[in-house]
Amino acid sequence: MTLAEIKAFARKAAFAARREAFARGQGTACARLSEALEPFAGAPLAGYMPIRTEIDPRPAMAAHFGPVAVPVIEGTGLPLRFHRWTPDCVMCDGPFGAAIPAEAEEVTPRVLIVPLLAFDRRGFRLGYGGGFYDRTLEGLRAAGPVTAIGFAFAAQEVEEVPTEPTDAALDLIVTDAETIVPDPA
Ligand SMILES: Nc1nc2c(c(=O)[nH]1)N(C=O)[C@@H](CNc1ccc(C(=O)N[C@@H](CCC(=O)O)C(=O)O)cc1)CN2
Ligand SMILES: Nc1ncnc2c1ncn2[C@@H]1O[C@H](COP(=O)(O)OP(=O)(O)OP(=O)(O)O)[C@@H](O)[C@H]1O
Repeated sequence: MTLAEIKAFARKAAFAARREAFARGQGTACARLSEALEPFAGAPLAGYMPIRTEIDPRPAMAAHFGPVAVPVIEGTGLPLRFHRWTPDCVMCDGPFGAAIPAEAEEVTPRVLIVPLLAFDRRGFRLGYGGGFYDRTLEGLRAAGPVTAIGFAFAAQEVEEVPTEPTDAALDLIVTDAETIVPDPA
């Protein structure tokens, strides 16, 4: 199997695990996320509008003190941009089914809540396969410190996510069960 095939296979299993966890509900995950975001009060935050069976970070986004933004796809092979979001802002349809703010006010995030399909304790994640967050984190980290917080159901943990050199690692993972400080070793 090629790495692309291994990742595709892992995505299928991860979708199934996430679907089951989603049906059970997300418990106190968002309170734990808000706690993890406390040190970043005042800093620009990137969240996301949940699609499919992604865990919902919006309560923590709404509670954040400071500007909050959501990802906007510019094109295949390009990093994500982030546009200012508020709980009551007007949204419109973006590419790939995630809603984006109707008004485009660019924000450069210092901390990001990162959606994922699967994660491991090293801090690696599997996304939908666009490489969007990998490219985005690479670009942001080249410009200064950023903190990437993976947000997921505990059931999305795997022993080892299949990785390649361009995969950007997470700095913290928050689940409905615990907050994990990744151990890259
Ligand atoms: N909530 C949320 N918003 C997000 C992301 C995300 O992962 N979650 N993204 C993070 O990147 C970007 C959207 N990326 C996406 C990339 C692919 C697919 C998708 O459905 N892909 C199809 C295959 C498409 C194809 O290959 O033609 C699929 O998986 O079936 C969805 C979102 C920006 N916004
Ligand atoms: N920084 C980068 N520069 C060039 N190519 C990249 C970069 N990051 C990822 N890629 C390429 O993008 C493709 C998709 O990457 P990958 O399978 O890791 O996506 P993903 O992390 O699952 O998706 P996403 O980050 O959008 O949620 C791969 O072919 C990968 O090599």
